[in-house]
Amino acid sequence: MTDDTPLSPEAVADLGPDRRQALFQRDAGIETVRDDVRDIVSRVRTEGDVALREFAREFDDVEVGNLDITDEAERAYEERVDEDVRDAIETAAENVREFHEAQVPEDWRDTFGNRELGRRFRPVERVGAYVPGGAAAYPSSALMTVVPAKVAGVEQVAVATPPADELNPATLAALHVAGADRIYAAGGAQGVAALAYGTETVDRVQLVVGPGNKWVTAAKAEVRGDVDIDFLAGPSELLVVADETADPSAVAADVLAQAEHDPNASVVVVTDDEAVAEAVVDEVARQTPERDRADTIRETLSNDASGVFVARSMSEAVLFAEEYAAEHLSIQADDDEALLDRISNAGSVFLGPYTPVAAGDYATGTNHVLPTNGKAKLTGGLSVDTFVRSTTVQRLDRDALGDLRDTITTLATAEGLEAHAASVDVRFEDADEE
Ligand SMILES: NC(=O)c1ccc[n+]([C@@H]2O[C@H](COP(=O)([O-])OP(=O)(O)OC[C@H]3O[C@@H](n4cnc5c(N)ncnc54)[C@H](O)[C@@H]3O)[C@@H](O)[C@H]2O)c1
Ligand SMILES: N[C@H](CO)Cc1c[nH]c[nH+]1
Ligand SMILES: [Zn+2]
Repeated sequence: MTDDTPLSPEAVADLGPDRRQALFQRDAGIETVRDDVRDIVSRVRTEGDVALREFAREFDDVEVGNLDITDEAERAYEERVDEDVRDAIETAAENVREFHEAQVPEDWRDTFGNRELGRRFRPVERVGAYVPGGAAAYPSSALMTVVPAKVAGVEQVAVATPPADELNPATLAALHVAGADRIYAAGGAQGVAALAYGTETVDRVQLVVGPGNKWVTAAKAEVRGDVDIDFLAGPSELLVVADETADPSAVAADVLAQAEHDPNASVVVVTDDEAVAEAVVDEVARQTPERDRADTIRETLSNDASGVFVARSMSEAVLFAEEYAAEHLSIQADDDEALLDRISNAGSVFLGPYTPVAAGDYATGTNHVLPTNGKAKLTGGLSVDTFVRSTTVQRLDRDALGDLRDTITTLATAEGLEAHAASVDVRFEDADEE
């Protein structure tokens, strides 16, 4: 949107090639902080807890007492949150648990001819979850990261979340409900680095997951290689694909909801109907001043990665969506299922006028930790799969190995790996000698 948006219909733009390219190459400011983040990560590696305390002072304006705040979660759940918040946390946790339990893979064995083959699944042992909490509090992300890990059977789930003089009670309560084993007051890039490399207080993990702002996301990119990560889940994104049946007021409300997360968020509407585009811009202008976080929303709407665009047809809108690969894709159109059939690249899809993105953010049970910056072309969001590894198993009897003998020894010989061939032949020496 242009500088004067979201206030004028002139904000509606064509999907020209330059604009399109800028949208496809969005990076949410992550590139601009890479050098700073490299320094932060390196200092945590060398200085441990001392660096965590210094960065808390510098970036969070907090003098951290205990870095390990695990004990505060149960107390927050029991004493610091109102009953309605506790109930909402429990309902959301239950829905997330139910959906993720349906994903738990079962070990299996089967016969393929006379070969017995199978797969077994075991959880990663030690996981670190980043739970954001800078510009807003994220109890929902506590549920979205820890619950699936626990459903997958992960034994140790450690959480890093920004320090504060008064830690957010809802986040702590959600961590208690989700079953986090350890909680550390360490935010941003330094929190990610602490999980990845360990400090005097923080135990190092094998896999770091979770969402966050540009510093958090750049840090995950930085530590990848030394520790596994889920994927880059940076500042929020929404793409709405709308036809003439879309309700501009609902579309605008969804746009503002994702825009309020972070000025580096991206919110895009593409429609083939100029009247809808103009009505969405009008609604954005009308609703923005009513929102508590209107300033952040305005910043997001003004960034190069946001806008309302008119496509020449719904086919063009679909092609755009496929290349854009949104974190959240909302389809507000008459034949939404047919449009969805033509799109593979999206983190999570919201269909129909009564499915706001906020429903998935909090409570449908799907996971809201989703790939951003076009990475939905490569991966889905957080799921039980993120936390389990598979092992294949095989058993052959003498007949089955006999059937494969020629294939194995011929390929082994072709590779020049004679000992491989011999390891098969040796098992038939008695028969060969007869
Ligand atoms: N993609 C997803 O799945 C997903 C899900 C939920 C939230 N999100 C995103 O998570 C983010 C949450 O952001 P947030 O800021 O509220 O919390 P956050 O926890 O991600 O970031 C806060 C931390 O940023 C660090 N920081 C702030 N200013 C800094 C600076 N100048 N230099 C270095 N570090 C600095 C501080 O250490 C602070 O603790 C938003 O961008 C939101 O859109 C994404
Ligand atoms: N929309 C965010 C993911 O981009 C998730 C979230 C948490 N709370 C509210 N929304
Ligand atoms: Zn959201």
